[in-house]
Amino acid sequence: MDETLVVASGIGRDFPDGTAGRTTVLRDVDCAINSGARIALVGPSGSGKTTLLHILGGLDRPTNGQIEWPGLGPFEDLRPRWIGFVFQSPSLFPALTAAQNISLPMILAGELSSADRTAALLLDTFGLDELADKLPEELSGGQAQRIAMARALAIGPKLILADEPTGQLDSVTAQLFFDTVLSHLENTGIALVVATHDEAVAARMATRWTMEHGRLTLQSLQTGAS
Ligand SMILES: Nc1ncnc2c1ncn2[C@@H]1O[C@H](COP(=O)(O)OP(=O)(O)OP(=O)(O)O)[C@@H](O)[C@H]1O
Repeated sequence: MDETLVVASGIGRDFPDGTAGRTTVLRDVDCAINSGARIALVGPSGSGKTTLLHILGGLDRPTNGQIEWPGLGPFEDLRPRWIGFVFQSPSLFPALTAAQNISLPMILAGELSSADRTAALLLDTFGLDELADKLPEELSGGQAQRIAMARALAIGPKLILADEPTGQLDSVTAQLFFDTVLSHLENTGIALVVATHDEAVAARMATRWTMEHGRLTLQSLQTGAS
């Protein structure tokens, strides 16, 4: 049965606007993420997608409204144990190799014995074995994005929040990579929310969330979608 992982009610977020006022970025957003959900978060640049992902992942707090993680336990355990986050900008640790970057969340969680094996398996799954010993500075932007996705998957989280994870890949590589991610997640119950400008990626998801000027509309595209 589906488990509710995250519930957001009436979420608002505003920021200082550099003068005396504030800019409203999210307005009265209601949403929930269930286990196994496949959600595309789409909308124009600057509409608030990254801001929402950060709040859903506990990286930022809303100015108004409530957010809870009923299926993910205490706030302190959210990341990296239960939520894997793939950031829009490169976020690999520069002094660690690609394989070590993937292993790191598992090592932090005390899962030392399986960390190296899991990293090797994920590199193999994504056809990135030859990058194992490379440092982030030796990777292309698209290679770094795929390593960052492997890192988010490594620990077996319940939810992955990915911010434009294929933004630096050509469209063919993006499709192949995304298909591999989806088949890796099949039957795991892991929920996936992807903010994307890539319509082909968005079309593979069961649910579409559209953000416009900080307001979110939800649309189920397949029967039984979360
Ligand atoms: N910390 C901040 N301080 C001030 N303004 C911010 C802050 N973070 C985001 N914003 C503003 O919030 C708005 C929404 O930004 P956000 O990054 O969430 O959009 P987005 O939909 O993810 O855009 P893109 O598709 O280009 O990544 C933008 O106008 C941005 O300048």
